[in-house]
Parts: sequence; structure tokens; C-alpha cells
Amino acid sequence: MAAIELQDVRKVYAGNVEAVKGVSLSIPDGAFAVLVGPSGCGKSTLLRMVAGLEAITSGTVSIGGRVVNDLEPAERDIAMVFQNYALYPHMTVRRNLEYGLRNRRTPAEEIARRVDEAARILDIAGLLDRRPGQLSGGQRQRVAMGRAIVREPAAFLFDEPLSNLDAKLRVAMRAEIRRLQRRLRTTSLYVTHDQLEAMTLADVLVVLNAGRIEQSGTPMELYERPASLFVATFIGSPAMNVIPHGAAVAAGLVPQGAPEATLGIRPEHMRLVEGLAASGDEAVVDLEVSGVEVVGAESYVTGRLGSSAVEISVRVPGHSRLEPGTPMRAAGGRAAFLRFDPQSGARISAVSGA
Ligand SMILES: Nc1ncnc2c1ncn2[C@@H]1O[C@H](COP(=O)(O)OP(=O)(O)OP(=O)(O)O)[C@@H](O)[C@H]1O
Repeated sequence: MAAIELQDVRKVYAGNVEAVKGVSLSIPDGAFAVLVGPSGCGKSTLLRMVAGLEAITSGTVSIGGRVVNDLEPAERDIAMVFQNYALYPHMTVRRNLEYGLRNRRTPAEEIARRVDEAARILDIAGLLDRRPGQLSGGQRQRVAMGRAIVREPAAFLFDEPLSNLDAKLRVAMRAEIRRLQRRLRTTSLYVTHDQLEAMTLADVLVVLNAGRIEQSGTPMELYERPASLFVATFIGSPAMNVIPHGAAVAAGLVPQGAPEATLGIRPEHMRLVEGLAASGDEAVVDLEVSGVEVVGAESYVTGRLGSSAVEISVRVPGHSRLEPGTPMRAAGGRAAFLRFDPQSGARISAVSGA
């Protein structure tokens, strides 16, 4: 096992595309780190530099205390799991699992031991004589995991491994990967653009934006104490409500002349109130219902704030039957509103309890 350390890592592609702009990150031995961010933010580039599939323009990458910048992928003691599985179609599952070990001239009994162990852990022992074409998507993904496990590497690198699976299978495989990693305690770096996947898998969640780390920490730290408006709106679904300064003043949420700030509040920190039923430490806004999304045990009611284009989403229990166009009043505890610098996006207010 091994810690992964990145120090001021940069990547400039031909044509002067600066994909990664100085990333420093420390992933402790045995931790599960997830890189998340919008398309094009540099996630895959960063992962590929750790894997050795992409040259590092500057900075250092070390795995287990050893700088690996100039090592070939095969010399880095890592195993990668890709979204397209990268299985050999003409080989049986057993052969696919054995392949890397055979290339390394691992003794036959050792290969058999590791393959049987991985097949047992992943519950694919009954599939060893099939070819990848005879497997379901989930089974193929398990074989791809198996191929990584048998290597017994210092680290696992995952590049959007679940994005080809349907929603239900993705959730099941996500839980399986987490269980497996907890059991094996192999340091892992996982790339996804799915913030929910990132939240549920990560010990260390790293939000990347335009080639830089916006924030890293535990999922709940990022959720409760986002460093920026970018993190606040990227983490959490539905997204945090954002109210620009002008709209907040017009709605009476902040007094005229108050220092400029963009407000943010999560849908679950708001509630619908009748008349003046809000308590003294709550702020109240009047909205016009613009949409209702029923997600089963609860609903998200969205309303337009005055004549502005600002929409605010409020979580309500059960099946809301509010009709679009109806007026509604929502209240949120004043302490639940976060304030962000309108220019830089940095959070400027303290978070209660933080
Ligand atoms: N080989 C390349 N040559 C030039 N530019 C590249 C190359 N590969 C990626 N880029 C650019 O580098 C930036 C980061 O790309 P990267 O693939 O790392 O993003 P990503 O966060 O993984 O995106 P996605 O979620 O869409 O896969 C993008 O602007 C992309 O266009």
C-alpha cells in the first residue's frame, strides 16, 4: 500500500492548452480519493499523469514515497479500471484475469491463488470460462475490477468506471467498489463527473475547476462548508439556491446598502409557511410556483422570486400538489444562508456550527 502525493503538477498540451494548472494533493495510504468536476476541468488528464499514460509538464507525482514521473505505467505498481472495461474479447474471463500476471512471469500456483481469490471476492467464480461477450455490463465491470485486484497493486486508478452502466446497476456497483476498497485498503484515485457518485464513494473529495483544485476535504465538509459558490452549487442535488445581491435586496432578504454578497441556501434548509408563521430568526421570501418535482417521499417545489429570473427550490415532505402560478411563501433560517463574494465566488460568511 502507498500514499499518492502530487506536488504542483501541471500539464500543458501541444497548442498551449493548459489542462492542469498546478495541483497539489496528498492522498493518505489506504484512502479513497475522488476527483470530480465539470467536463474539461482536467480530471482525466490528472489521472492519466498519475498512471503514466500522459507526460507531466512540471511538478512531481509520487506513489509510496517514490517519484514516478519518469517511470513507465508498468513500473508504477498501479492498476487502472476504465469505463470501457478494456477486456480482451477473445479470451475467457480466467485468461483475462491471468493476463497481467502471466506477463510478469508470476508462478502458476500464485496466479491460480490470486485469480480464485479475486473471483470469490467478486462473485464471478461461475463465469471464469466465459468470454466477455457472454457477460452482462455489470459482470464485465466486475471482471475489470478483478483484473485490477489480482495485480495486488499499491494503488487503484479508476476512470469513470461506471458510466456505461444503467442507473440501477451503477448504484449497486458503486456500493460494491466501496465495500471492496474498504476491505482491501488499497489507496484509490477515482475520476467521475457525477457528484452523487463522488459524495458516496470518497474519503477525500477533490473538486476540480478549470485545471485547479477548488476545494478538497471530506464530502460533508464540502457540502456543509463549501469554500466557493462553485463548490456550493456543484455538490448537492438539487443544487443550492443562488440569489444575487440585487434580487436579495429587492425581495427584502437583505437591507438596502448592505455589503454586496451573493446568497446561497440549500432547498432542505427552506420550508413553506402560511401567512406570518415564520419564526423571528427566519428570513421569508414570496414566490410564485414555477414547477413541482415529486421524487417519491418528498417533493421539490420551485418558485420564481418576484419579477426576477431567480428561482428558488424548496424541499417539502410528501407529494406536493401546488399548481404553477400559485403564490407561495418560503422561510429559511438566517444562519442557513451562506454569503459569497460576487466577484471571486469565495465564501465570505462563517457557517454556524463550523
Ligand atoms: N491530447 C490533448 N491535446 C490537447 N488538449 C487536450 C488533450 N486532451 C485533453 N485536452 C484538453 O485539456 C482539458 C482537460 O481535458 P480532460 O480530458 O482532462 O478533462 P475532463 O475533466 O476529464 O473532462 P471529461 O469529464 O469531459 O472527460 C480540456 O480542455 C481538453 O480539451
